[in-house]
Amino acid sequence: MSNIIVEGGRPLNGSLSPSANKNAVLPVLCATLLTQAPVTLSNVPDITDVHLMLDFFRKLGSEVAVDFDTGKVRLHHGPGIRPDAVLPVGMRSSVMLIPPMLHRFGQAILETDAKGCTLGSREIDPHIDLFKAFGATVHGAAGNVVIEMAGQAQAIHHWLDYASVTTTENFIMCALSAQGTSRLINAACEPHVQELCAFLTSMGVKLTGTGTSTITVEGGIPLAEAHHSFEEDFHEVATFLALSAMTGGDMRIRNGVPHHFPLLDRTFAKFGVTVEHKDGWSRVAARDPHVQRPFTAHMLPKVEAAPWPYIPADLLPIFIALGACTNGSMLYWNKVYEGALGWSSELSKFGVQTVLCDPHRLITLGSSDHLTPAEVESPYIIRVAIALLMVACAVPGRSTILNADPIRRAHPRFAENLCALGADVEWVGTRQSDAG
Ligand SMILES: CC(=O)N[C@H]1[C@@H](OP(=O)(O)OP(=O)(O)OC[C@H]2O[C@@H](n3ccc(=O)[nH]c3=O)[C@H](O)[C@@H]2O)O[C@H](CO)[C@@H](O)[C@@H]1O
Ligand SMILES: C=C(OP(=O)(O)O)C(=O)O
Repeated sequence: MSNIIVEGGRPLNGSLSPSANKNAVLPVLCATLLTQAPVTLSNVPDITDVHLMLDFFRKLGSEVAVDFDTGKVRLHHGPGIRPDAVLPVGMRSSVMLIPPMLHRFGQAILETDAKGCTLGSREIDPHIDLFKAFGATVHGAAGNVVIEMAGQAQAIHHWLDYASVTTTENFIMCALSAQGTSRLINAACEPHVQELCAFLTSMGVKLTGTGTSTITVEGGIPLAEAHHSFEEDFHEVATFLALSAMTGGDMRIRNGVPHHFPLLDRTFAKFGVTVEHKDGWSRVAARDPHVQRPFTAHMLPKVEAAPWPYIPADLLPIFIALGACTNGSMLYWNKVYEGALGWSSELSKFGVQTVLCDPHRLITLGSSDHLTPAEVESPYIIRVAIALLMVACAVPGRSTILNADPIRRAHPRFAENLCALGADVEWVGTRQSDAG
């Protein structure tokens, strides 16, 4: 377990280039296994989930060339690869290795429930339904599921119970290997799903509906050699913008995806924070942010997290951290996960007043005046470890975030980046494993 010690209360200033989005990088890495053609990727982040995925490819016998200084990764899953490797544990993305494993070897074994962050039950049922619909046989119980595909999958028309990110990505990958044209309704359309679609399109895939709730994929087209450079991670851009506001700093964050930001900007505005996007950079120069009262006077202002194009559930902790350090009350509503708000008790150690209304709704009674440094413990939730670190950066004095390792799953050099912006942040303790 590694911890982070923060000497908080310093304004964060300067410019920063964020990393790529883990949730775009991982499905793209999985999709490379669908082809025997070489693939080159740029801007690949040095994060533990990527390490686990590349180690898995090495165990299959794939050629893997990595240079994390430049972010270049070259992969070649040639005809000689063999399926003798256990899917990585501790991250949800393992479930997206199933379609390429079925495509290459006709079988995939899921020895875990492919659970990542401890946000709730994180069922695999929609995935199982999908594989069965494509013609796979599935046996075993949760914790040891064997999925087999005899012969070529046939195209399907499928309608998801809910707009699941990884199930949509699995649909796309299964559909590529199937005979005929498949269609998915109630597809997820998060920026990372869009980036996977862009990558596959660059490999010659015929796919329509990117960014919408209906995706159509033509199967059976051989994937061509490809090169993809990952976009900036909207999660990381939003995180640093919030940090700028919370610490009273002036930060400029490189941002090539401002088209993803209109609702995020309006959400920042609810906290009295103005975001500017100009010439490929985003900036917050916050002075004394405070929660804005809604037009309808008897309501609490609120941030609702749900599948895209709503505010993503993964960004809710970032806005909770901002609200914790901003005067005024805010209601947060996580419509996705039933176990993602229990960490609010850690916030109270900083003196943040919160009301956990039910598993899905939390109120922060923000009062930036009375916060004190604290020792807090993060659950195994990447964005919560980040959120606790953000509060620690804003509160003057020495705080400790215990069990901060999950940060390394998604954000490369996060503490180093904070230090470059003027923070006093240091990792301490033993690093348990690269799985975080
Ligand atoms: C590797 C990866 O990409 N992980 C992301 C992916 O996980 P993942 O693909 O596992 O998340 P899903 O979109 O399947 O949703 C997660 C859970 O939320 C619940 N649910 C979701 C949507 C909905 O309309 N109703 C509903 O009940 C379900 O219990 C589901 O199990 O998407 C999540 C939701 O954006 C993010 O938190 C994860 O970071
Ligand atoms: C929840 C996340 O990851 P995972 O789905 O792997 O748990 C995340 O990226 O915030």
